[in-house]
Amino acid sequence: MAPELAGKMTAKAAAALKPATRAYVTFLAGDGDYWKGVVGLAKGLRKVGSAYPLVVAVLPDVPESHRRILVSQGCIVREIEPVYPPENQTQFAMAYYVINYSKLRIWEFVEYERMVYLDADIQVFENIDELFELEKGHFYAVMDCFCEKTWSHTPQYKIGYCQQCPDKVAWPAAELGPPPSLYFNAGMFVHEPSMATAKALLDTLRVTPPTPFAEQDFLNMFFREQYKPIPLVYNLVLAMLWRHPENVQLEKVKVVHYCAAGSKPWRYTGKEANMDREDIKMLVKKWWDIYNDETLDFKALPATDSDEVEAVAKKPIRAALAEAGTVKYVTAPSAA
Ligand SMILES: O=c1ccn([C@@H]2O[C@H](COP(=O)(O)OP(=O)(O)O)[C@@H](O)[C@H]2O)c(=O)[nH]1
Ligand SMILES: OC[C@H]1O[C@H](O[C@@H]2[C@@H](O)[C@H](O)[C@@H](O)[C@H](O)[C@@H]2O)[C@H](O)[C@@H](O)[C@H]1O
Ligand SMILES: [Mn+2]
Repeated sequence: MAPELAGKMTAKAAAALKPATRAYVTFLAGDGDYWKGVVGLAKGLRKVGSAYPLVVAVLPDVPESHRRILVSQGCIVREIEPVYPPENQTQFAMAYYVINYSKLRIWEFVEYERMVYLDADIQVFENIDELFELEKGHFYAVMDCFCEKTWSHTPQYKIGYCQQCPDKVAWPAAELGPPPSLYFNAGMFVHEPSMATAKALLDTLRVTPPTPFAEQDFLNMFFREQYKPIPLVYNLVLAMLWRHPENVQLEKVKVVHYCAAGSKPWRYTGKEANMDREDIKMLVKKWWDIYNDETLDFKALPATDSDEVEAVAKKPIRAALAEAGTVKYVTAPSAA
């Protein structure tokens, strides 16, 4: 910080200007309603007193009006170039999953030494800043579940095997070879941005045939050796509530992932399978309580020297937009 400025700014304003080396990051694509998920996430992180900002990696097709809403909620908006998988005939589990490969761009956010990625359909109900202190050199994420119909294309689904209960149906190694490696849900993970890793990811993607769970399958393959499971309190995939209730202590859950069909709070009707459960209704209400809480709206710091605060606060956006170069508009199937 410029020495001549030091005497003028409040400690809080000075703290806000220290170079950000850690941040939460989410991903926003399209001109649909996922921006509401990002606003909810930004307010949830604020409510639990997170020490780090929320960066939003936006595809070029995210409208200016949505970007402004995110900036008004204190988000750092970074435009990214889309990432497309190789030409393929793959039947993705959900048609719109093809856009999720662009998540890989967050490895290029090298102004941060560590980031926690959170899908926009995630809400943080307790502070999880401790994740930034985990030992480096590993890929941390929560194990997924194979029991939902979205997995019906896999051998494990066909025999009723799930890593969440490996003893319930033994894996028939004699017929099918070794059991699947531990597999994580890619809606939440701790990662270390690096241009070398970003290049390795994109170079590998170019020669990797896409699969039904798109970038989630790809990340599981790429980080198979470094993957370290962390407790499901950090990413409750909702299906666990009806597939493996014995593994869930809801009162201890810190992060809820609204990924089950029909569970996106901003679209919730309660009509889809399992959506009339009392625990689902309670979790959807908890999300709306934060989204509607005006006391959680972002309040800009009282700028003692607006030029300086403005210059530093906007720097990542200007730098990113400058390096984003020409803006290419992409069309992608709409989300679920
Ligand atoms: O139209 C879309 C679809 C997806 N996403 C982003 O991609 C993530 C992954 O998609 P989604 O959460 O719907 O997948 P799920 O976890 O439900 O399988 C979302 O959370 C958003 O961050 C988005 O921004 N717009
Ligand atoms: O593009 C693939 C997506 O795959 C994952 O979602 C799936 C997966 O978790 C399945 O196991 C569930 O059955 C399903 O409901 C859920 O939507 C990630 O949450 C998402 O971020 C993204 O990577
Ligand atoms: Mn999700």
